[in-house]
Amino acid sequence: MVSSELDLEREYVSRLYERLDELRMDARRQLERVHRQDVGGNHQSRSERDAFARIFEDRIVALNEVDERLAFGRLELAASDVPADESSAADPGETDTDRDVSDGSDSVFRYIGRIGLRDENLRPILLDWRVPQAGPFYQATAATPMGIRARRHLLSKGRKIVRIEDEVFDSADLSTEEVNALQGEGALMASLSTERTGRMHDIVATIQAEQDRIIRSDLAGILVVQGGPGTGKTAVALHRAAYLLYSFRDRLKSSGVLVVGPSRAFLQYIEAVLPSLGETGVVLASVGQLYPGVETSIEDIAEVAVVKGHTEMAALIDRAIKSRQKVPAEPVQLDVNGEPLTLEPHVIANAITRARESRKPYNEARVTFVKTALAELTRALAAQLRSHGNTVDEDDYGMLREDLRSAYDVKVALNTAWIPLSPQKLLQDLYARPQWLAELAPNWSPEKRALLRRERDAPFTISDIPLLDEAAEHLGEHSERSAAIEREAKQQRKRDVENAENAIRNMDVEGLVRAEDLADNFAEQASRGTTAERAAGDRTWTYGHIVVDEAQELSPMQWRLLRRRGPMRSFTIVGDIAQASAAAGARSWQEAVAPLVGRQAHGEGWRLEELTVNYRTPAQIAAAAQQMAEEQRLPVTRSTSVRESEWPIVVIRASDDRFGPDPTAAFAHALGEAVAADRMIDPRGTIGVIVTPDGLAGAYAALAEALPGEVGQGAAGLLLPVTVMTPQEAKGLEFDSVVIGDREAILNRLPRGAGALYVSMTRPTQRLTFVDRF
Ligand SMILES: Nc1ncnc2c1ncn2[C@@H]1O[C@H](COP(=O)(O)OP(=O)(O)OP(=O)(O)O)[C@@H](O)[C@H]1O
Repeated sequence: MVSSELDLEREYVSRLYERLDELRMDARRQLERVHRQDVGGNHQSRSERDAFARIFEDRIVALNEVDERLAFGRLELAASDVPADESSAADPGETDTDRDVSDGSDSVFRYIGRIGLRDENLRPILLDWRVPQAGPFYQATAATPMGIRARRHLLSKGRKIVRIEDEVFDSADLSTEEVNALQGEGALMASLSTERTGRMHDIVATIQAEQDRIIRSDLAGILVVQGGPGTGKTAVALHRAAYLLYSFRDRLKSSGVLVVGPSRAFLQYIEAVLPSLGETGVVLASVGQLYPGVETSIEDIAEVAVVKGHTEMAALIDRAIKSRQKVPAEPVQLDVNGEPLTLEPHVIANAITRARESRKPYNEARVTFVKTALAELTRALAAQLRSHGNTVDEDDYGMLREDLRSAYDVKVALNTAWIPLSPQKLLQDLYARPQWLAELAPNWSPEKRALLRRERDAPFTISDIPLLDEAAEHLGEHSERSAAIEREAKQQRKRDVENAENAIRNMDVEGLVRAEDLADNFAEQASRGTTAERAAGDRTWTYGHIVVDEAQELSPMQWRLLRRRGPMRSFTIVGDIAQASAAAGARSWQEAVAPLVGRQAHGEGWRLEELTVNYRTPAQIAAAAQQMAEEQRLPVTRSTSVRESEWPIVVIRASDDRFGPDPTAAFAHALGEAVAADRMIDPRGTIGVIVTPDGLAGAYAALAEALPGEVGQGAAGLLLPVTVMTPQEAKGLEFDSVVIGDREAILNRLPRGAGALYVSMTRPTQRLTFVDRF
């Protein structure tokens, strides 16, 4: 029975692949046809042709991406439960009254896959996992079957279905275990026990009900997802981005989606997930990349990060900028092309007041200041010339103003009164001039002020990024999207869509290509870049949705930056307050989201969801991490591990005689032994070696010597078998096995050390080894 069912599924799925191949061939044929077109020398026709070519190239890439596990599920429904007029369309928005696949009995079947497919008669043969009809595949439980008779998971290797797994929801008497059972347990366990590769994979075939509810939650508003380590927060956040892009394509295509992660290593770890779900237009950025033009991965020491992360920095920057507008204490003597002229302080004072009244950002208001001051000086110069017996009438004023504008003394005087500023210069001055900082922050202690002290040429750090952004907001000189630019962009878009509609008619490909997609390609052809490229390069870009991972690490100043990038307040914020290790990070979600929602309590300005099942860490390791956290009074969220591990936690002491008398060499030997022992157990698995920042270089040198070519450090090492990193860098990552070097130092010498150790202990999917110094 089972094997014939398996054969039937293989047959069905091979038909799906045939269809996929046909669509690929079609796209290739269309691409060739576009390339063959003789468009002559006309620039517009050439760019239209290239835009069409791009659409078909993208389609081919997208169809190639979904080859692995094209179809992974099947729902069985009673035919009588499927309304005759219900759409089972493979794409949202299309209304197709075709019925689902039927086997001649009173059941109908819906196949679920990574994309939607229709046969040549446009009947749906595979549903995209994101359409509403696919929802029960993830959400139906024995207790709430949602009209489903049975659910089948199709497990595959390459294109071949190797196993099927059925859950039947018809039976009336269910035990509590059955009611609470994990959805598609066999498929889930198979997925969880595969070796890790240094890259995160999609979980589309095995999303669990509590995760699915979050993925499909409304686009609008601020959704916070709290969950312990390994509960799938990152996976859920990325699948939610894919779901939103699919379900709200029109709204999000042109504004874009931003995904913010803690580090470059983390982005490298997750970067393949969205393309494998067919979504490429998302901007991925680490917190050090959020200010275009400055990219950094340098961390400040904890005390400095705390000061820079506090919102009082916003007020300080405001004061700093205002203080750069200075009325001279006394009259200034100017030389205007040989004519002496006195600049009275009140001229500058009036011009500053006028300019401030414009309420424009600093550099734009400066234009008003210069104009007003020059007008006043022109009148003064004219009066002086007249008093010397010269005839000066109104017609000469323009020339006098130009003389004044170009006079060196006038430039110096106006610049001294209101200097043009870039955000970078402002911050460098603030850090390099203690005297100025003391004037601006007289209430700060000298020790606190000293924390900001920096040489002018010191590189910017991650905590400087939101400060640069804050300064740019006040200064307003960087590619401000003025209303005129905004209007022009909208009109250009309208023209592009109209051109695209014409081009589609001319090419005779109506129904095959969407005008909006083609219009996007026109924009790219005109070097305006893809939405993602334009968004990433524009500080004033506002995104349609923002996903923030490891959000507990963000400082209030970083939240202020994100608030400016997402004025629509459509956010998915995922994290675990207990894992906070950044010194300036939050201690509660209420505190974290305050810069976005003010004092609104949850339920009003934002909604909170929790994830409770740990898919990564085996039960024994999770329990040890939990116990450590509780002893250290960390407010951890309890979660249930889905797996046990067959490996006990190992402790190696570097003080053992066998490692020799020198403590440094002994520690290096002990680390080497831990890694070697693990590789004996599983030579193909990944190992993360986690040590304090101080211990990083030593640990790397020792291991790289022992295992040449196999050991990497931080982000660069993720695709190698062994990676040495700090707890901060290990955030969000996972390894088959983890070796923690010197847990005492992590706990006691790092700021928020308990959080750092908790993060480190919850990275393994299989094994954990401690290498202690004593
Ligand atoms: N439904 C699922 N099916 C298969 N694998 C899953 C599922 N949910 C989570 N996982 C896997 O569990 C692991 C942990 O997921 P993820 O990294 O998203 O957790 P997290 O909550 O972000 O963890 P942390 O807070 O520790 O960084 C990943 O390997 C992920 O692929």
